Amino acid sequence: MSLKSLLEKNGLNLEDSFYEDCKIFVELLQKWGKVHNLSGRLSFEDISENILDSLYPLKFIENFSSFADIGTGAGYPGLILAIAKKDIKAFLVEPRIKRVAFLNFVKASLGLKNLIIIQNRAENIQDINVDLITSRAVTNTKLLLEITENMKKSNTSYLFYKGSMLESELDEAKINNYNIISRNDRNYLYIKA
Ligand SMILES: C[S@@+](CC[C@H](N)C(=O)[O-])C[C@H]1O[C@@H](n2cnc3c(N)ncnc32)[C@H](O)[C@@H]1O
Repeated sequence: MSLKSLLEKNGLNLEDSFYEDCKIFVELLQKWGKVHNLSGRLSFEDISENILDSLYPLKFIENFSSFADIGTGAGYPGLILAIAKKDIKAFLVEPRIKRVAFLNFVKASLGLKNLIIIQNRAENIQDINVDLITSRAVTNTKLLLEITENMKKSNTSYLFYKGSMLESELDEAKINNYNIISRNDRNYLYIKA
């Protein structure tokens, strides 16, 4: 199935330019992914599923004008969100140099002006404040909230991409005012400001 059919089947309608950019992203990731150990899943189907996963919660969350993605790795979800939403300021926070080099290469190849890539660990960042903090497959909810403390402002929301073992994490993190959006084995945890 084409990426466009997959996304449309899941209720996501993106402009043609998004698919043109994704085509280049897929080519670059398939070219460099294995050499630099960027991502374990490099078939077109796997990358398409990761793109869908990155974008799916957009259907449910409130508008935002800036976000920081913690531990973007090879691009999920932050780079994909930045490609889909070029009017939004995106910060990608990733400590590993080869992953950062790849993200910078995609940024240059696509001319993404809305994107700032920061080679650092989240807990070391002092000088950015954003509307939304996202993260997928990095660490548990409690720790994510702790390491992003410096990035939050009074109205910062959070979108964490989680698996099925979410309940104990929620107890541990002592959060309230959240929604969980489920899709297959994925739980998208949205903590609203
Ligand atoms: C399992 S990978 C997930 C990558 C991507 N989010 C995904 O879902 O494919 C975890 C990533 O988090 C990064 N990471 C780990 N600890 C971090 C921290 N404290 N701050 C920012 N990034 C971190 C790692 O370098 C790694 O690239």
